[in-house]
Amino acid sequence: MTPSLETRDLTVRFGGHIAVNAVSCAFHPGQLTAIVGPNGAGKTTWFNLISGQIRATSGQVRLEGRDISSLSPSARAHAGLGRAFQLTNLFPALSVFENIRLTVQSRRKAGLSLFRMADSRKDLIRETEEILTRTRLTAQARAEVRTLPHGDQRKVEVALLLALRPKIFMFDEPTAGMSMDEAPVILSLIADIRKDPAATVLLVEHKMDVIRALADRIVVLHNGTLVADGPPGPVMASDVVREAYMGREIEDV
Ligand SMILES: Nc1ncnc2c1ncn2[C@@H]1O[C@H](COP(=O)(O)OP(=O)(O)OP(=O)(O)O)[C@@H](O)[C@H]1O
Repeated sequence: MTPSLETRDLTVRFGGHIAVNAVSCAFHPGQLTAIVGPNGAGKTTWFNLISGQIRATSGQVRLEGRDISSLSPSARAHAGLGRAFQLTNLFPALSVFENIRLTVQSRRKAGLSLFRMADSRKDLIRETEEILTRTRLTAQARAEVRTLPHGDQRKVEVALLLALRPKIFMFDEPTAGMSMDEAPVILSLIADIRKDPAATVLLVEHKMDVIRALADRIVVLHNGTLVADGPPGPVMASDVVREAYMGREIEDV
């Protein structure tokens, strides 16, 4: 089966430093992969290479078998690559409702669906309201995004991601900086997305309880190199992972 997303020998060099070193990894729909590794391992840089924020020195990013390495971040997003942080403060002076509505509208416009003709303002509003309900943002619908507390802004990011209906969902520490009250909402949304057999989910995460609750698979990066890849139990118990963390627990890193 063609992977939904694949990196092949993906490498980036900053001066003399190789931040991501020939990383080859394939992802499939219906699977949530946690990407772990000590600070500076290259996790965010790998994400940046996949979403197009930075260009690779060599290697490829492939989406459903197609090499997308030369596409801009927005072209990659239109092709189905959804990354939560890209959407932060997209329209900070507009309300939560308007942000979601505009994102739904832009997705519908970009699509060449026959149903497009049937799209109406009513459909847009219905879908926007569904997303508000799903992300528990109904009470904040009329608030300007820039006035929201951090936790609610993170929820808006997930809401905009849902509005784009991507094939690939990329989350980089989605609960970072969130309170104990706020984090479960985001985690249950990700758990929801994971249930969709068509969704491929990548999650950079340090927190072990989150990884245990959500991950089907763990990929470990260390010094820019992929050092382990497999089901959570065996990967977490492996010597290579223990060595990478030098005896520290992942959640402590
Ligand atoms: N634009 C850049 N220029 C130079 N070096 C960079 C750049 N971006 C990242 N690096 C370096 O690449 C390495 C990997 O960084 P990266 O942020 O990807 O690690 P990480 O695994 O996401 O770490 P953390 O868990 O702390 O977020 C680090 O040594 C970092 O200093």
